[in-house]
Amino acid sequence: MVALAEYPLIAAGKVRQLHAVDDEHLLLVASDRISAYDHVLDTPIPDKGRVLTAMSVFWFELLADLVPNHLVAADDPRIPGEVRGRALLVRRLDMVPVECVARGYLTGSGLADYQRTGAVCGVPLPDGLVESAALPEPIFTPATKAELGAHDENVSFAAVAAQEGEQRAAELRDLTLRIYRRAAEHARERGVVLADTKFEFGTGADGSLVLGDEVLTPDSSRFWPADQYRPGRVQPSFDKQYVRDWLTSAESGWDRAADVPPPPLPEHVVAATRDRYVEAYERITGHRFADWPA
Ligand SMILES: Nc1ncnc(-c2cnn(Cc3cccc(F)c3)c2)c1Cl
Repeated sequence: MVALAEYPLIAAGKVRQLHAVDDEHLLLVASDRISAYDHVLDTPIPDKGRVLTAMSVFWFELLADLVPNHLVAADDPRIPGEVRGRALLVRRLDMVPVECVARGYLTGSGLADYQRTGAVCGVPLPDGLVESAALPEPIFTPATKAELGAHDENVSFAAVAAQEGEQRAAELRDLTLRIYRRAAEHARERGVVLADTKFEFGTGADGSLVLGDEVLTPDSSRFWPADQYRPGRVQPSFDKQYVRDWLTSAESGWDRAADVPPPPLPEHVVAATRDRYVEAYERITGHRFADWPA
């Protein structure tokens, strides 16, 4: 068993890293760090990395009939012990440089674009839609990846077609929407609204699309508790609401507008947040988190 340090770091996100294992394989590592209000918090959430890794594995397997994926193993001698359960051994792909976002509800940057232009990524929407409104049908709202810390930029389908070709752009859109619909239906039956999600695809040796990265986790998607869903307001986040509420409470003493780092989280917020990640996993998968890694 090698140490993680022996696998060169080739990419780093706010809460995850990508290491090279060999010519054909990478190691996707999820940390226990949590991001809120565009800050990575000092206080880790125990098991967050393991829960989100287990969730990706569940979705890859559930969706395998719809789309091939890059997962090689979640438990393998090449995975260092220190990251076992929160790291995936994946096949190295030639990534398509498009953030493939599907939205079933209008919020965040999609709502902002709609309020400004009546459309999202050039897709016209009906008048009168409010915060968190369910869309008449899910839409493909691609984006270009921004540098670490900046927000992705929403782009039109035409821009993706200009960059990737018409046929590949249509394939990205159709696949993104099919996967989103299947996952959103599965989650909704289990009390979770999957408001939107972001996929990254790559191509393997034969050039066909392969689902990469993490999939359908609360970090790549918006998870809302279905029983509290009410259009016309910002929905509570299934996993991050305790953190958001404490950070914006008087108790934290934090001034979000001051652009200073948030204070450490109190233990009760950490524990409640961990419980929310475990609950999301157990509801969606029907598996006990105690049984992970497989
Ligand atoms: N199978 C693959 N083959 C080639 N490249 C990638 C790849 C590159 N970048 N990303 C996004 C990312 C994932 C985690 C940590 C980061 F820092 C960045 C994923 C993958 Cl998943």
